[in-house]
Amino acid sequence: MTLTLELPVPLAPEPPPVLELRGIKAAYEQVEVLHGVDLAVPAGKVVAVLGPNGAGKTTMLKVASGMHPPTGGDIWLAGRRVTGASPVDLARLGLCSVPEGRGVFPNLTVAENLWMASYRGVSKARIEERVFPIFPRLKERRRQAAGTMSGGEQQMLAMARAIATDPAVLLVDELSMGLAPLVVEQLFEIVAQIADSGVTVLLVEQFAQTALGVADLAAVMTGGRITAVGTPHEIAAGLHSAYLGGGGEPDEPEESDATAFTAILPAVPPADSPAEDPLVKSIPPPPVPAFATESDSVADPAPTDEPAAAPADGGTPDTDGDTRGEPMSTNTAGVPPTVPAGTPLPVQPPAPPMPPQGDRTEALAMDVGGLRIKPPNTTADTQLMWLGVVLMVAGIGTGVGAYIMSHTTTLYLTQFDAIVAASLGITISIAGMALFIRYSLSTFLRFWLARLIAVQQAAIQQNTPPSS
Ligand SMILES: Nc1ncnc2c1ncn2[C@@H]1O[C@H](COP(=O)(O)OP(=O)(O)OP(=O)(O)O)[C@@H](O)[C@H]1O
Repeated sequence: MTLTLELPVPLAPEPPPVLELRGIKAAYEQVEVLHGVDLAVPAGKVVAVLGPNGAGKTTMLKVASGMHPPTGGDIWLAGRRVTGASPVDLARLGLCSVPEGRGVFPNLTVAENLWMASYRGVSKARIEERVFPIFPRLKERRRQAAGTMSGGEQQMLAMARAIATDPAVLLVDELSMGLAPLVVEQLFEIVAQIADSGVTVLLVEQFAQTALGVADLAAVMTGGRITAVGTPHEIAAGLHSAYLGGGGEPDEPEESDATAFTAILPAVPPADSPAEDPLVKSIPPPPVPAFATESDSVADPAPTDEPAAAPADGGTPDTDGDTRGEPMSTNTAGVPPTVPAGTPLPVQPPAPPMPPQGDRTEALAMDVGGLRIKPPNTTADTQLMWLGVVLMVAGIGTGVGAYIMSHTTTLYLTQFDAIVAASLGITISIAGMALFIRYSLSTFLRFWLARLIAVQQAAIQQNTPPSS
């Protein structure tokens, strides 16, 4: 007889935090906007910070990425205290960010934007090798000026540039900004893919639905503080409870930081609902909608028949035992109830329609001293540069050929013919050289100018004096 021992299944230990914010305070001018933010981001996890407009999410990321000086508290990265380190130093330590508003260089091509990351010591070939399998769309468009791409493609480029150098930690600010729900869903799928490759991701979002779908952990930020931390289930349920009153009558909203926003959720079926319930099976879990300010929901009361963005449980398949992408359960913990039941759902603002390609190029044109400067047609630039090389080679070949023939086969080429052929060769090669210099120089200058601007911007941000 065999005796089988039932050993207790050990709980998977939570990985240590790779990024930690401890009591972070920050201010603009004399106004403090972060009042002691504590947040631990465990290695290899996706942490979503949700919150209303003006809660301080972007400022928190700016502080974490070295772009805004904290006035108090400490930042720890992989066990090292990095408070006050510059964005470039943090990037060298493996922390990169995708800033709000994308920050791509509109006049540079996709490839040139990616190569901007090469000054961190990674070769261009390595960057493309890493980025293009994740973003095949960017490979197709590598010679297109970034400013002529769609908003979603520009956001992809910003993300691609951030992961180009194999970061350990990626900070992502408002991925959904100004984008259609379907595009947002695709971008979050890419975030999940990046996370699956081992990168730790801290993302801030105003729109909760898709962010919670890819997150392992979530936090709510209101009024410059982290007010709730938990699994996506718990946070969604907290928000849900805020909307439904948490199983009882909602308390009278207090004049607190938490009342600065209204967290609005439709009913979310609990994760432990009986699976055999045909209704549970037939009704897909509704999406978790966005945060909105009171004024937002008043200003935009229309019920939506917009295409729904990714469902809350539409994240990556849960193969690693984490909570990413699992359906949300109900729970009354979390955010205090502040929203009157029946408040209409907010609608994610529709993405502005993209102008056709020609209009986008026109939109990028600048008036400089009455001169209209359009972004370069990079494909034509490259073709003309190579034409210059071909002409140079052909011209030199003609000249050298004429010289050789005039000295070896006087039968075929008279001295006069040789002089004519050599002159023609020299003229062709000079024209080729001019073309080459003109078009390679413009590409070279555009690229280095943009790089200079990027480095200067980082230096300016770093040198901004603390506001306290
Ligand atoms: N450059 C700045 N100068 C002065 N005040 C600023 C600046 N940037 C942000 N603030 C203020 O700091 C507070 C927090 O702003 P922040 O952008 O961090 O919030 P957020 O949660 O990211 O909001 P949103 O979701 O709208 O981007 C706001 O009150 C904002 O007005």
